[in-house]
Amino acid sequence: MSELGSDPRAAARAIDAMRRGWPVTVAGDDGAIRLLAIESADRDRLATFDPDGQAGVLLSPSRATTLKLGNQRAAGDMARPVLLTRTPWLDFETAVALADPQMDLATPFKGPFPATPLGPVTAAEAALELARRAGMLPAFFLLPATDNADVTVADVTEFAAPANLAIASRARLPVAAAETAEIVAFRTPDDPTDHVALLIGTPDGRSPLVRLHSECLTGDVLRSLKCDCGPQLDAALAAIAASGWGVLLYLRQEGRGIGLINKLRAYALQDQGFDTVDANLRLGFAVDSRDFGVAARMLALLNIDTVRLLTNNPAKVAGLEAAGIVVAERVPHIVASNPHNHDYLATKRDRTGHQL
Ligand SMILES: Nc1nc2c(ncn2[C@@H]2O[C@H](COP(=O)(O)OP(=O)(O)OP(=O)(O)O)[C@@H](O)[C@H]2O)c(=O)[nH]1
Ligand SMILES: [Zn+2]
Repeated sequence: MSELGSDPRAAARAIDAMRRGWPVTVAGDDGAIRLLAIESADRDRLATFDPDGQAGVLLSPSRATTLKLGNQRAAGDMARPVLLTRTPWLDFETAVALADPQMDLATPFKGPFPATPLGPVTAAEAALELARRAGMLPAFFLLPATDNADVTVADVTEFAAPANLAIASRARLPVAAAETAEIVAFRTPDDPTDHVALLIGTPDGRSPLVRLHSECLTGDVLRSLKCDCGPQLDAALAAIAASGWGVLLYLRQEGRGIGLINKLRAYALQDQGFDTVDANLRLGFAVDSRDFGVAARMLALLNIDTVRLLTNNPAKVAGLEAAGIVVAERVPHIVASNPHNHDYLATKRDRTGHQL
């Protein structure tokens, strides 16, 4: 632990361990738990982790609700993770089916799966946050901890904290929309995810036109028609160039913060008929896991305190303002739809508050 009381590098190590299928011990003020991520486990790893067959299964709040297991929590606890008791029929394959919604419609519901009180709630929540950061399904085998913690709740909270973000490099980058653009890259010591800003035009005393663009590999690079990210990226660069002065922040928040693999899992659920909101919830995530504090910090490092924001999403305006940036104006950012993203855009309008 550092003198600040937290060590974000411990969170980075825990994320790495989870992806490799190694157990992790998480400690909070309310106790400690030992966890094995279901996604990266197999029968042998489970047997080593839990030789006596005692480990419960930890599910996120939204996954538990999807599986109709939320009613086992006390009233008012709907936002809490759920710990299922290990039963003889809760074997490795069943745990995988509890964790992964892909087969929900194909496999009949087994059970019963009685829940048991979850003592270290903050430690469990930190573990679920680490799974999201690892780009994995938020579900674990869980045992009481008997060893020292690998990571604490404070370590997880501090991981990739915007306050630790700094400019790492900058260079001229002529792009199709603006031949005199400049690129600025940012990073924190603990998180390998680098964010970038593209500065276009010359500061002229007016508030810059700013776009917060969340990474979408399928839309930005492969030009997927399932979303509006590709056309929005092009339109933002063109609008900023036309305005004379502005910044595009390219935020590495793929899939609204759940990562590429989980977003593609959500797409597979959308192939089964679920919309973008329900797909995220079935996977066990929030509808939107993004934190726009990182964007506010990037703007502050660029000496920008007031912006005109290109967006249809009021949550982006609120997120920036909560982090100390003045949004002088929201500039709508509507692009043409196509038959493949028509329903997606309707869901954004009807369920996530986008002003479309
Ligand atoms: N989880 C998930 N993420 C998606 C899906 N479709 C697009 N995304 C991601 O959503 C992000 C873009 O966010 P949107 O909700 O489309 O738009 P927004 O940024 O909130 O709002 P605007 O500023 O108005 O464009 C990108 O990170 C995409 O990768 C999906 O079906 N599921
Ligand atoms: Zn997209």
